[in-house]
Amino acid sequence: MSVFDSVSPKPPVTTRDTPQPARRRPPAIECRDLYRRHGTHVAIDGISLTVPAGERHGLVGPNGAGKTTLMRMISATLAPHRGTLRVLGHDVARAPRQVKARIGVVPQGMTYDNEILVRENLTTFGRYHGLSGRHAAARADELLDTVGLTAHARARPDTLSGGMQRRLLIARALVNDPELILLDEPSTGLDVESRLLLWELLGTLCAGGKTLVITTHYLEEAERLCDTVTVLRAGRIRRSGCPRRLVAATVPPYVVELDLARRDAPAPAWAGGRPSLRMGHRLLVFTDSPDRLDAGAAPDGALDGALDGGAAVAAPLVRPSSLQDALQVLDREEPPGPEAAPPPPPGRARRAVARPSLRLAGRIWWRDLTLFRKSYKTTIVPNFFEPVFSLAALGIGLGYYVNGAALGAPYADFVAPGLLAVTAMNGAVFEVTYNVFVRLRHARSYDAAVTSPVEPADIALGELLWAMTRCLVYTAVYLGIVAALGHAPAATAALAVPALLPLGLVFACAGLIFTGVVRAINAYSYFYTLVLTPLTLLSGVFFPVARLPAPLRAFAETTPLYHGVALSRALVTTGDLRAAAGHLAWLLAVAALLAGPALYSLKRHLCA
Ligand SMILES: Nc1ncnc2c1ncn2[C@@H]1O[C@H](COP(=O)(O)OP(=O)(O)OP(=O)(O)O)[C@@H](O)[C@H]1O
Repeated sequence: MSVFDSVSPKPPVTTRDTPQPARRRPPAIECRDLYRRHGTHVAIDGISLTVPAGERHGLVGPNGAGKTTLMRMISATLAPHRGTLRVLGHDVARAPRQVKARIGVVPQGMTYDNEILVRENLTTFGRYHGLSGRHAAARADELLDTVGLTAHARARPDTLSGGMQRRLLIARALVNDPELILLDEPSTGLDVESRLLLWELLGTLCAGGKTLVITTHYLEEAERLCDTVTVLRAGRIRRSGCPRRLVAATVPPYVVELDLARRDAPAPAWAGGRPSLRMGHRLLVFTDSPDRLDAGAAPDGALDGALDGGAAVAAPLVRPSSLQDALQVLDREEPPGPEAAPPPPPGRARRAVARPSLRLAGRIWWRDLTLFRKSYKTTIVPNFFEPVFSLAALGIGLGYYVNGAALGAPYADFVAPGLLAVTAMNGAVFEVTYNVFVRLRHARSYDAAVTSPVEPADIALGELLWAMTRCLVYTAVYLGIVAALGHAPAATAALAVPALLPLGLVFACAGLIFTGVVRAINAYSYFYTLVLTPLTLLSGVFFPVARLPAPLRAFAETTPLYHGVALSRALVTTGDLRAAAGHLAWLLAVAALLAGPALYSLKRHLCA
């Protein structure tokens, strides 16, 4: 039964005053003098904060106060420029994976993976956290039930309503049964009923000993949910404390709220001497006891009768003072400081560069496989049939008119291994260009992954592995077709499939580096038109490069595709293993050079 299926008749249980044995644990978050800028803008300016384990901690403040930036630093997805940060006992700069394994993050943006279905979002995330396929599936079903999305398990996330999408993010944050849950404006977009039930769910989680950190613009929510509230403004902490105590220390317990007829209408006589706050047409008059107001507390006219000359347009509202009232009073007493930020300290963001993990890269590979199973027809058709058509038209058709004796082999036998190398290149490169670009910039599929122990280098390695898989499958199938047509005469032909993997890797690395740099998808037309097409035409696929003018020939012989084509021809047509070894060594050396930059190509986007 989902907590979102029915409204509880009672308001959410508040455990603020209940004993919290978890407080004996070390603090969930400890930061000292944290500082972070975006460009020259200082977003977090020397924050020191301790959140005890088991606490419900609220971060509030106006737009741009730095709440999300702070949450991202705590979740180990954004590095501070200065200061120390420990989460659940780990130094975040040194052990980001360990931190991410024990926390759950509900981000402000809708960062679900829109290329896969609702349930797959949860199973995939479970796999990122190291769950087996069976456990991830069971956990996904349990959480879908908890957040009331079982009926939508097979929907695409972007077809869900805004509130349902938010519930999906909440479910995802719980996949690893986290000890600390960071929720960045979790109730935005939820209807009243869902919000109440979210509060109830959070109350249940906290009663189970989990620590919650919540940012919100709804101060009523912060007051109701949180043991402690920290008020941020311009990247600094302005206040911190128990909401009730903050209110009690700042304003009298009751407030009379008046809607004035005019902004400049005078305050009523009975308000004289009492603390008050004017906001446009609204006047708040604070009082220790509404009964002691001169005009009495009767809501239906006594007070507005007492207003000077009918200054109020509606009956006044008498209510207990709230956190919002207290913060507004404090803001008036202490206006914002000057806008100019202090000059940023020198230095780069501090964060250990996590080495890629083959196990986690394998999870990214598995996610790509999940997606491929749905769309393999549209993916396979161009990659398989383009070289086959080229072989039929150029190798067999045009080849009839070409003098094979000058090439040392029938023209189809000459072209077929060249097209095999082009197949290896294209099979690898498409994946890391268009597909990764869309996941990085549009589908934002990786934003979720990096809130799990998966790091950007794991994603890059996973995508390279997937590109290699495609390269292997496409070359194997194409070689099978070529052999069946009798155009692979050498006994060593089958070796071409694994031998061409380094060629695929070279182009996959180059494509990934390019993807890390480009800003618009149109830029790939340069990559394809000005790099891949000339390479295909000039690297010896259709004629020996010896026929090219000397400077062009010298250039062609340095390209990876030239070595790939020569390698393929040596294995598929001539059986010259010695020549093949030389070209293979060349390709391996280039792949080794490009691997490092390729693995860290996505870091700038996913950690900024
Ligand atoms: N990636 C970024 N690049 C440049 N500036 C950024 C980036 N992220 C945040 N900022 C800036 O840093 C400041 C703090 O932003 P942040 O998102 O942390 O505030 P916030 O308190 O979460 O705001 P909101 O309540 O609107 O979500 C803002 O001025 C914002 O424009």
